[in-house]
Amino acid sequence: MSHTVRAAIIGATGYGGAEVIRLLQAHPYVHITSVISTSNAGAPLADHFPHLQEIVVDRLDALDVELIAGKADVVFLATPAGVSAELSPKLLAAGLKVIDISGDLRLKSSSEYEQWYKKPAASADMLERSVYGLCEVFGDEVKGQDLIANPGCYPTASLLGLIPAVEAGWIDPSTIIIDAKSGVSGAGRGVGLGTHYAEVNENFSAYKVNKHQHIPEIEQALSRVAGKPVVTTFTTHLVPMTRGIMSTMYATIQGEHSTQDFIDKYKAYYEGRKFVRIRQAGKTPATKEVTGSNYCDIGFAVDERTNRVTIVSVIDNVVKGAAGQAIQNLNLMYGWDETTGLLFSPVYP
Ligand SMILES: NC(=O)C1=CN([C@@H]2O[C@H](COP(=O)(O)OP(=O)(O)OC[C@H]3O[C@@H](n4cnc5c(N)ncnc54)[C@H](OP(=O)(O)O)[C@@H]3O)[C@@H](O)[C@H]2O)C=CC1
Ligand SMILES: CC(=O)N[C@@H](CCC(=O)OP(=O)(O)O)C(=O)O
Repeated sequence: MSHTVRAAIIGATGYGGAEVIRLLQAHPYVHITSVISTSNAGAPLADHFPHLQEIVVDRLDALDVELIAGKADVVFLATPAGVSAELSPKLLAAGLKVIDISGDLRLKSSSEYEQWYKKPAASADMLERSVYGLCEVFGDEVKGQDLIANPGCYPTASLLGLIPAVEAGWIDPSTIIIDAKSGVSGAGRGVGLGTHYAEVNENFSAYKVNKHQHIPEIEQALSRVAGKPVVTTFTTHLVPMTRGIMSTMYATIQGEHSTQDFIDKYKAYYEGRKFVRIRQAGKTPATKEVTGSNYCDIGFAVDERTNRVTIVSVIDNVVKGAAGQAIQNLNLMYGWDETTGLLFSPVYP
């Protein structure tokens, strides 16, 4: 089944938006009809991103809901937190489908959103209506929906690495520690002291310790699959590289399970899901092995001495952690094969 879907991208001058555009150019069923900027309408997109020279529309449109509704069927929101909460109801009312790459619609509890994001939450109706699009786990819920909350970058890497073991009861969820690292593009294109070259280069730092907005998102999904409330320790670090996330995760094993048992369990859980690749025993993945791709690669090492498992999960934050998974969700929404337009190898070295 195929037909052409018309797509608009809001936040087209940012990293997430630009990546949606780059990837959609190779999608057989999607036609980009509008690229939108609130600050640079009328300018060519190539002024911002010279690598995007040949897309069908090259001038940035203003953000006008009626104009978008006249041109598009689906809208990707690659906008800062707070924008989707206000804009999504208007886009939906105009008959558009929405895939929100920001964190506005991921948390079902508005008080949790306000606590962690320090902004007013979306309406209860929007939070109830949105579907959390972690494709390999909750993807069955996406088909036919019109409002998708695309998962965060760190939660994508962490949850894909943890959920099969939590769901099977193979690890004690109360013992999980997630040690995560991200490249600098995760912070977006805006300039700031935290992402200044001289601050980041040859440096390695933890940030938002115990305060990161992805903590409740990870806990919400883990609680759902565990069937009981789960809290977790999650620490983020900034690495002097452009793309990539690595979540290194530790947990106490329940029962007796070897490294090979974990490998077999995860291979079975993700059978038929092409974007999760499980490493063989003795190997853990590196970020460069997924750069530029929609893959999430996962490796395991059981430590019999401590009875803990170490799980290493890597993604490209801009692709599987944002634009790629957003397009995977688009594919699921429309009932297409989830790999449509996304089945390309990572860039290496
Ligand atoms: N970078 C990453 O790896 C990931 C990012 N995300 C999330 O995706 C979203 C986009 O991130 P990213 O692309 O990195 O951020 P950027 O800062 O690179 O881009 C955000 C874009 O949003 C647009 N924008 C700003 N204010 C508004 C507004 N009020 N209304 C509409 N558009 C606005 C800006 O464009 P203009 O001023 O031209 O309108 C800007 O280009 C964020 O919510 C982020 O947290 C999620 C997963 C991974
Ligand atoms: C390196 C870096 O700064 N990364 C960002 C990722 C933000 C993000 O993706 O935000 P939402 O998922 O909440 O939209 C951070 O840690 O906040």
